[in-house]
Amino acid sequence: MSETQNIAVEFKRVMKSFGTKRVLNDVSFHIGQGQALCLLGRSGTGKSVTLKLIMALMQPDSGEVWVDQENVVGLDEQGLSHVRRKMGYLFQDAALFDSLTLYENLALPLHRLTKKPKPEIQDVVHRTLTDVGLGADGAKYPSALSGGMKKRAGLARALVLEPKILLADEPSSGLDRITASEIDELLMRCKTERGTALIIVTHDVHGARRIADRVAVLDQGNLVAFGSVDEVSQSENEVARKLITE
Ligand SMILES: Nc1ncnc2c1ncn2[C@@H]1O[C@H](COP(=O)(O)OP(=O)(O)OP(=O)(O)O)[C@@H](O)[C@H]1O
Repeated sequence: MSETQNIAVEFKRVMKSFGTKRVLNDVSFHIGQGQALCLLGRSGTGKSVTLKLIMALMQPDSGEVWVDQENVVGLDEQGLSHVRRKMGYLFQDAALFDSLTLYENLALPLHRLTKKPKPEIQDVVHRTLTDVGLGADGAKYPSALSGGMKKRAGLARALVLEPKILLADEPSSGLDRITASEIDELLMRCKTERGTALIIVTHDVHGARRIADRVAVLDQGNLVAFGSVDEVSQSENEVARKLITE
């Protein structure tokens, strides 16, 4: 397989502004299937916008955004829903329905978006909950879960449709170091056991150093460093170097 066939997400010369404020300036990078990319940068440097462009929740002003061999820029609704099915999204707040149990929260997208029969859905939900350590908690409502359990539940929700690409916005924010490490472990298992590509926005440098195959550092709209943790640690760019070695 050529390198191109293995690319999970690629930005080609992406520009994005809001009014007169340029948020992404000629940004290009790519990440392969089964690899983890951590997006680092100070607040307001375009990390969440990058995730939204990958999900095609917004469009760039120019440039291309490739997801699993498809340029999502300018796709029609049918094309977009096809390409979005390849992606799971771990929201900061887990995005669970409070009125549904954990089990029901996970079963819902399977009922809506697949033709799987009920017994298979039960199996998939149970397996996914077990994978994140919540196998015994399916009957609980989100309000009964701790912060760490909610994050794991959000991860299970993002994984239940078996996405090729998982996007995560600050998966360990608000968690203590030990619980944050547990989430990091789960993310790494997604990558190694499921071959999922991970794109993670994070301020947690400690976690990024463990998980990332590639690190991208955004600063004032520019991609100022891209490479392995070691490469970025030796970057000529001071902001990037400081961020990764802090
Ligand atoms: N829909 C929008 N309309 C106008 N401006 C926006 C919009 N979305 C983002 N921005 C602006 O784009 C810039 C980058 O925002 P983004 O949310 O990507 O930052 P971030 O790097 O994720 O920051 P943080 O680490 O604080 O979450 C900010 O100045 C923000 O105000």
